[in-house]
Amino acid sequence: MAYNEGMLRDGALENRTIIVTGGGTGLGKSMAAYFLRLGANVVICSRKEDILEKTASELRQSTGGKIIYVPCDVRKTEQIENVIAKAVEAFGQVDGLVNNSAGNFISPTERLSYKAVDTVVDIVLRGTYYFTLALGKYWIENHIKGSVLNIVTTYATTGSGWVVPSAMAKAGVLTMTKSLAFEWGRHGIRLNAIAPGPFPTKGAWDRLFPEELAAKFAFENRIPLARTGEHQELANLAAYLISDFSAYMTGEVITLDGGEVLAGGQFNFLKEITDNQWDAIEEQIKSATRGGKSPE
Ligand SMILES: CCC/C=C/C(=O)SCCNC(=O)CCNC(=O)[C@H](O)C(C)(C)COP(=O)([O-])OP(=O)([O-])OC[C@H]1O[C@@H](n2cnc3c(N)ncnc32)[C@H](O)[C@@H]1OP(=O)([O-])[O-]
Ligand SMILES: NC(=O)C1=CN([C@@H]2O[C@H](COP(=O)(O)OP(=O)(O)OC[C@H]3O[C@@H](n4cnc5c(N)ncnc54)[C@H](OP(=O)(O)O)[C@@H]3O)[C@@H](O)[C@H]2O)C=CC1
Repeated sequence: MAYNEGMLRDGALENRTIIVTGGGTGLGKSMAAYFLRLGANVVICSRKEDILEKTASELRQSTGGKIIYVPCDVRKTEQIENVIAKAVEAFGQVDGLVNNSAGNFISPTERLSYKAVDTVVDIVLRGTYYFTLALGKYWIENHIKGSVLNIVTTYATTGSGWVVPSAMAKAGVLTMTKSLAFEWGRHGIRLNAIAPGPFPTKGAWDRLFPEELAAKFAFENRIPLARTGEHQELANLAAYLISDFSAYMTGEVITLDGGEVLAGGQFNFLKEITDNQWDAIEEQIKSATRGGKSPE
């Protein structure tokens, strides 16, 4: 199946060093794996050292690529600076950043404590602008044309109830992407984003689609293309956006969601109409409009 295959040519990311936050699990791990297969040096970071260590050794073995891990809470600037220093020490310089770390869970907003809101917003928004700012300063000072990829969500644009802290924070990340793309364009620094639809990961499924609700979500009914995403599909797009193949693209957000976000279309309720009902409806419309008369 083509959507399980790598898209870029071998060696497409050779001599590039890319930091992937939250690269120990889920989509971050899948992107890290593909970047390694394309020849990049990869640095993964997040809070849990045991998970990072396990992922790094698994990916080193499965891809033969060069990967290091550095524990880091993206809410702590000194830990971010340490990741960058370790990456430079290991690989000479840093060329790309994927802001992929996130915190999220579903909840009625009125049930959230102030701290619960802060926790999600701080990981997603503060973590992303801290990391981007630290690398931006380093890139500008060292005349490196860096590339940033921010993993947002479709509801960063539409908004969504029950994940309000995440929606607010991802919307901020999206605005930062566009704003800095313009401001740092003159330094050759690019920023783009991906808005994924549902891609099965343990992190997202445990917190957003718990068993009790899972049956109600029925992705095949909600998503026009009737399936969830394959990790390789997202990794393909991520590799393109972080690479020089997308050198003329900046400030862009690409939705990769099987059409899920289009559900708000005004006439999409017509999905429920059967062929027989359409026969009757067509007849009614034709008889009401026959002769091309305008409505009175
Ligand atoms: C497919 C769609 C799009 C997907 C998008 C994604 O992002 S998927 C990515 C998904 N992946 C991830 O999210 C991965 C990382 N996520 C995590 O590590 C945790 O889920 C975290 C975000 C809670 C942060 O953990 P932490 O150890 O830093 O924090 P902590 O445990 O100390 O809690 C802080 C505060 O939050 C409160 N609180 C917590 N849960 C609930 C709840 N269910 N209900 C209500 N409140 C809750 C808790 O009570 C506390 O407040 P209090 O009582 O002190 O006032
Ligand atoms: N899966 C999906 O369907 C969708 C996912 N997304 C986005 O994709 C990205 C990856 O999510 P996914 O792979 O599903 O979920 P995961 O839970 O697997 O990934 C989240 C990662 O963030 C890391 N993280 C959490 N808090 C911090 C912190 N304070 N500092 C550093 N790292 C942290 C976690 O590692 P650790 O706990 O070790 O810190 C973890 O590796 C997220 O940005 C998410 O919003 C968007 C839309 C849909």
